[in-house]
Amino acid sequence: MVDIRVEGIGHSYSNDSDWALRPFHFTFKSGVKYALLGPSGCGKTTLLNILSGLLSPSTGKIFIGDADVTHKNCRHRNIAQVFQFPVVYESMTVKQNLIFPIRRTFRKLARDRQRVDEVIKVLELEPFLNLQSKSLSGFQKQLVSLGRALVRSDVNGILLDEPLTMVDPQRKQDVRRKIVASQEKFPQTMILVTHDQKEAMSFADEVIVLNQGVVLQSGSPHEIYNSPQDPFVAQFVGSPGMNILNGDIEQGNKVLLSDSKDIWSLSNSKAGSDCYLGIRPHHIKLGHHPDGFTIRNRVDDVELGSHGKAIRIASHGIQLLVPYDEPINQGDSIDVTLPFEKITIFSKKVQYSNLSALWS
Ligand SMILES: Nc1ncnc2c1ncn2[C@@H]1O[C@H](COP(=O)(O)OP(=O)(O)OP(=O)(O)O)[C@@H](O)[C@H]1O
Repeated sequence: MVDIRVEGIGHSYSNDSDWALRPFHFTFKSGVKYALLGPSGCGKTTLLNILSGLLSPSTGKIFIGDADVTHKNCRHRNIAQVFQFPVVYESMTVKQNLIFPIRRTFRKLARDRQRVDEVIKVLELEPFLNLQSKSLSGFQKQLVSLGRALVRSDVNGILLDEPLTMVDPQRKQDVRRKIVASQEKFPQTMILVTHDQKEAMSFADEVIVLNQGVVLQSGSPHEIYNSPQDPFVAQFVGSPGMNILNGDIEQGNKVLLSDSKDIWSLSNSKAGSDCYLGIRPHHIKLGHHPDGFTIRNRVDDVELGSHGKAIRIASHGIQLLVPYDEPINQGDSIDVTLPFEKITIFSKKVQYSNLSALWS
């Protein structure tokens, strides 16, 4: 197994000033699970198609191991792809579908037969083996598609293009679990495309966040969540995402929240003028506390979420999470405190992960 390396890869469907994917460098390490995460139109599929050879990049090079494959087509890259819509031969049985990708060697090599058996086991396909594929449900067909990619021991990577889109919501977790289990069994490089941050964070060893054709950050789910390098990443990841407030850091190290009279003091700021202040909803405390900024304002909206009550206050549209039984209703006036140590400042030049050391 080898790494897949992109050097200055970028793509424009029309001209160079209109990048669908801005040039970037990256190495997909062998045997690692990646997620390409971003909103619709950010360039995920463009990148995936460049990797698979379906699309020729406007600029840059792709290497599989030491081989430059930039101008090689799909067949010469040995990369398997699982699409949104399952690709199976409907007239064949499940077993015939699984054997098909290795049909030339299957009868000859015991190890290929063994691999097919292992794929069947890890994807729990035994009950369906002799069924015609056209009689399968959508999620079963998608498992067969995945199985067809996994049976080949020689692939350099498996690209998964939003494979759960057509799967029933109640089955998604099951399919995701089987994808992860199959990667543990056959440690191949997997690259999952998704716009669902929960899916990316629960699947990947490394998440690559894109927006408007730009790769903004890559890192472990823990790094992406806890040390976002960009306000978009901070806001896109999390449920709800990080609150991002407009601010200015002025001479004299004052932080001014835009459109308000709130002025907060910094003891040692090196940031430029414009900045964003970020804070995760679950870090905001109810009531007044001396270790942070307290804002008093009206509750704009209350929504029950999976982790508690999500409260939005009118001031700056700040969202916070409180326990379900907290007696707060729309229209109430409440104090909320943003603890200094939990605030991240994003500036154009400098990013502070924690303000407590800077606060006077
Ligand atoms: N064949 C094409 N011709 C022209 N523009 C295209 C083409 N395919 C994609 N684009 C544009 O390139 C940009 C990136 O598209 P891409 O499909 O890679 O994004 P994506 O993140 O995969 O989005 P989605 O999640 O909606 O599939 C978008 O602005 C899109 O409109």
